[in-house]
Amino acid sequence: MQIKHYEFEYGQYGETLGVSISLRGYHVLRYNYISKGTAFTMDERVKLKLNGYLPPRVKTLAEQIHSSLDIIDKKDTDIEKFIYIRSLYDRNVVLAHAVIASDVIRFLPIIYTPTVGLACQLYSTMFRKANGIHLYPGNIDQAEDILRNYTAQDIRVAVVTDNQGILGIGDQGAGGMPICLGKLMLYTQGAGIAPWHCLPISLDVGTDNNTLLDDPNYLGHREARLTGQAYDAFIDKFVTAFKRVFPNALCQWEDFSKQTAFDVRDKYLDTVISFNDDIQGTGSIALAGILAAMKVKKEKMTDQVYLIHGAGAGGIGIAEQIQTELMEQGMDEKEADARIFTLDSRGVVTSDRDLEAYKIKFAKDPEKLTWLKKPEDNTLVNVVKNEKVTVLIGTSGQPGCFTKEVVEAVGEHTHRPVVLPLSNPTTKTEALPKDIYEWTDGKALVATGSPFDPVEHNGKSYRIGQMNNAFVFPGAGLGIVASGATCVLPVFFSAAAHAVAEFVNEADIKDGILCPPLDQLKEVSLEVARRVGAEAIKAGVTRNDCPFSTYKHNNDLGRLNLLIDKMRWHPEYF
Ligand SMILES: NC(=O)c1ccc[n+]([C@@H]2O[C@H](COP(=O)([O-])OP(=O)(O)OC[C@H]3O[C@@H](n4cnc5c(N)ncnc54)[C@H](O)[C@@H]3O)[C@@H](O)[C@H]2O)c1
Ligand SMILES: O=C(O)C[C@H](O)C(=O)O
Ligand SMILES: [Mn+2]
Repeated sequence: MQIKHYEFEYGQYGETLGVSISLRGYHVLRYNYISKGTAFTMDERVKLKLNGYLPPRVKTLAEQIHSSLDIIDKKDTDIEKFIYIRSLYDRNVVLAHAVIASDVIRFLPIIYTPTVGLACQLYSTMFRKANGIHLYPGNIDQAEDILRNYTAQDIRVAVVTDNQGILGIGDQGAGGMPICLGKLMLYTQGAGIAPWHCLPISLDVGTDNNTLLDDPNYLGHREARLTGQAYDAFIDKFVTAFKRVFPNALCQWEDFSKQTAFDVRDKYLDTVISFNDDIQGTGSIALAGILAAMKVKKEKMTDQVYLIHGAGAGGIGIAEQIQTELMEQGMDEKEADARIFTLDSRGVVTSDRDLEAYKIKFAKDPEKLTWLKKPEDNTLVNVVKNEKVTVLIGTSGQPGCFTKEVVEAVGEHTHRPVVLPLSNPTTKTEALPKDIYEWTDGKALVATGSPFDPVEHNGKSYRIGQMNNAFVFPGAGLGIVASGATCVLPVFFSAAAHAVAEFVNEADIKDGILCPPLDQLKEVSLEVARRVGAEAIKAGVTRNDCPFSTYKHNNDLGRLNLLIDKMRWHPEYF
């Protein structure tokens, strides 16, 4: 029995770059990457010596999906559904992914945001089976061996978290692992990167979350978080080991907190093939939505004034991406900066404060904010009113902070205010879409980070676009891996944004909807992969071939696209 890799030119089953696995008997059923459970045919049962280890009935994949859906229907809560799908994944990855693919719109909110947030919070009590790699101060010195010996997998993408900035719910100690698992499930659903090429990694450097430290069930490293040099040394050891073991794999930094996200990303840009999803993926999806909003408004991005509430990883990533686009559209850096306001818990970020490095770039000269006379003036609503904000973006994780007054104030400067409460999970959203519609009489252009039900307005139902980096990272990852990109360039995320924006169709533009529906995740990811791969080739940062395939692209775009197609795995039995 072999794990098949579907990317080769000469026959899907001819060649493998991974390790062939020869299992027989009961072990076959124990191995989730190859087990078909009751779908093993009689022939396979004979060949694999499974006789007697399965009940006599042979089911098709379609029948298995059907019975799994029946079971899921009977579960009362989303977290129970999450547990069922995860345990199905632990038994049979094809079936788990086929179930999800059977209804992506229904299952993404279960395997990903928002349910995954609860799964992080309940990680220690819910723990059933180990998945992925846990590095902590007690074992980081053996990181290289641990990575090497984990399994003989051909790893293409790792999602790595230090657990400090999980969604908008903060430090989750060892509990961030489900985020890595969820992101990787999207790599498979969207980009078709097969599960055995994916590696979730938790860097458990301790936690400052007292609830976890006091919890007798807590499974993580029960110490305060490493900081300063000790933290830096830990990350350094990880990066060194990762680079040695997986020199060609992509490392996606996920849910680091603002204190470390920028430094870690920048420090290792040239060491590992890496990007930070919260900074760059979020910047890209926000730009995609803004580009779509301009089509609705029939205005230019250079005509807008942007306010980003939450000057952290996501917020500054969005500011950077907007700035790049404004410059692309002809503004110089100063003009572009003048249109972008960033806010943190102390109000609009100004240069007279003692600022963290990542906030400096978008800090405003307080002299130019003539309305800001005393600290009490520095409120969200005052910035909106005085700076005539037209695009309001939320990445602060502060639920409800986009009040009626704030949203109405945006509406004073534009006939179609753009309001984007991007904080996740659902409990952290800055405003509910139905309220924003009501407050603006349906004029606002709304998209959210977490999924929301459609909103009824004037007898019509409007889908709420989910502006989540899920539309970006799977395709970007595939484009990077397939092109053999040796580094990740900012331009990849601009290209991805334009690709996503083009998927917002005319009917949606007419209805003021800013993101494609999630059931187009595969199509969007494919196009993102092609554009990102093309940018890598254009910039001359590829190895001229894909390190994961004997099929060459040799920097030829047609062949790159063919390679991308061939690399995409689909949850089917072979
Ligand atoms: N939709 C998406 O694709 C997406 C992507 C990334 C992050 N997010 C969401 O954005 C939120 C922030 O994530 P992050 O990774 O940027 O976190 P972060 O910790 O890096 O940044 C949060 C920022 O919010 C600011 N903040 C805190 N309280 C505030 C207040 N009362 N008023 C104004 N600002 C305040 C903080 O100063 C910080 O700068 C989370 O809820 C996360 O789920 C969404
Ligand atoms: O995980 C998500 O849903 C998006 C984003 O990466 C976040 O941290 O909120
Ligand atoms: Mn994230």
